[in-house]
Amino acid sequence: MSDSVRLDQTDQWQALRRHYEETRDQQLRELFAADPERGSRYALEAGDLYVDYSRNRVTDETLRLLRELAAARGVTELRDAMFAGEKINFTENRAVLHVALRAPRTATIEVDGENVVPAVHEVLDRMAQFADQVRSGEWTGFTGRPIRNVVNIGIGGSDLGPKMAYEALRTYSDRSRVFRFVSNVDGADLHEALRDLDPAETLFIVASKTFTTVETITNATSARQWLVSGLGDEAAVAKHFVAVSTNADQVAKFGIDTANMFGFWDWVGGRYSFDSAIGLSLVVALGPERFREMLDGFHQMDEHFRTAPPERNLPMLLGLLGVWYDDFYGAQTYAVLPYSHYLSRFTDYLQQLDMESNGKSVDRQGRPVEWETGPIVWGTPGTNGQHAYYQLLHQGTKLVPADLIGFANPIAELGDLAGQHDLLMANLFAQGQALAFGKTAEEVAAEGVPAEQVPHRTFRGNRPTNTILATELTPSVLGQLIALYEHKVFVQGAIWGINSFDQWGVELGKVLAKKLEPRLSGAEDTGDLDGSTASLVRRYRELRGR
Ligand SMILES: O=P(O)(O)OC[C@H]1O[C@H](O)[C@H](O)[C@@H](O)[C@@H]1O
Repeated sequence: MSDSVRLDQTDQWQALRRHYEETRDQQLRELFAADPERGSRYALEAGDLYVDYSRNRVTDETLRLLRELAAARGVTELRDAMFAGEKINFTENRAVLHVALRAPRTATIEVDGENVVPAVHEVLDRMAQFADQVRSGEWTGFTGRPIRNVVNIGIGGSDLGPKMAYEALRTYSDRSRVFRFVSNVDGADLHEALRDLDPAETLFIVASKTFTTVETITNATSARQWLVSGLGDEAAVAKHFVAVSTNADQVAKFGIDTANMFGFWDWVGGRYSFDSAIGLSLVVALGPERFREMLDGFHQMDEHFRTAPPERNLPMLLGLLGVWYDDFYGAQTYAVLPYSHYLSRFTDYLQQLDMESNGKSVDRQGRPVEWETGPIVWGTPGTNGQHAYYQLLHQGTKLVPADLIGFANPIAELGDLAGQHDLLMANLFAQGQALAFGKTAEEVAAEGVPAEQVPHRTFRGNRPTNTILATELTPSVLGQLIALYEHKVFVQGAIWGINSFDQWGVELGKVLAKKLEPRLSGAEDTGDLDGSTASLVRRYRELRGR
């Protein structure tokens, strides 16, 4: 495989290093002055997304060298292997086929010689049928009342996707019903979700790929107790609990009839799963048609990623720009700043997508990497952050590349009262402008600012952003956006030579928590623990009066 040579020993990497040393101090102001067309030349369109990447510290030469690196690292070959159903998640011996979840009915995608597309559509059809039954009131609770509340119980990939997409698309949702998402093993989460609900009208969707995740099983157990005690009959479970999982045995063991189970497959990673049956709560909220529009949006971006040449390939471009800042400029983080309140959960979702995929420190050959891998992803919707942490973005010592995301049309059921949308978007454009071009000391002084204040009021600028624009936040556009980031993360993992598809790093804490639990209750001794943990556990017991 082309990544058997260490990344930092490739000619392309060395060439980029030299290029970085030569260009590191170049200024966006100068780049724009030298090329009046830059703003329109450095823009790409894919599907409904328009991306302006002109405010990056790159030239044609940088982009060419980055594309050469991608070619040398076999990014397109790995992409083709993914689309072909090869087991590129080699530590778990699994294919990586979330793209099959949104493939059209007529497509053929094989895993171990079997076309998986018919099974995908069979589940989608069952989900649609079930959602229609709930939405029409035909599916009733145990006492014959229609379902008014839907509570998704899941965590990680079985929670963040549906929760984010429900928030993003709530104007398309059935407003007569309540949708809640419970994830945390802290009982407060479930308590707050259920405290004002009537069990006779409440449906639980227990979503877990493995159906062994302790948080989810514990919350589902509590929810079942709440339901049975509310309705006074174990038999009520059948009408109020459905499951989404790859593990039918565990679902049956938990006591959910597998006739009420919606399946998916081991080739769907948790963080890539919300367009599988994990999106069942979303299908109930939006209706099957809207959900399919979202899948079509994903598919559009998949096709773009699969077929567009590297120089016009959006996920490739964003991935390469990320590598440029992460590995050469040493940026530790990047911010995703959606100027849409409906995208309030978007960054939470991206954190799992990106950080669980690329938070790795050995390459595919098991050798420690000598280069930076996945960045820290963070951010909140604009304009809120502007009044909180943007100070650091503008004048701090750290370089924080950012993606600004905005939409031409508001989705406001109330109408655009007071013209708020132009104000919102003016802020988005202004932030990109201020970050890129800053304000020089001369400009500050020319405004009559006293000399001693000038340094404090100067903005160095030269801080990179991408601006992502679309007409409106529709289900399809959301699908396109998510797929864009999925494939961007893929490109970066391929360049770094890591396995972006496993997540062994989450295991150790789970195992240790299981061992510690009996020690917290005092059932087991703390003698074998390290000094710090032992004293914390003893203090905890004291505080709890044990
Ligand atoms: O869907 P589940 O099997 O319950 O897993 C839920 C989540 O927990 C795990 O610890 C993984 O880190 C995630 O990738 C996964 O999405």
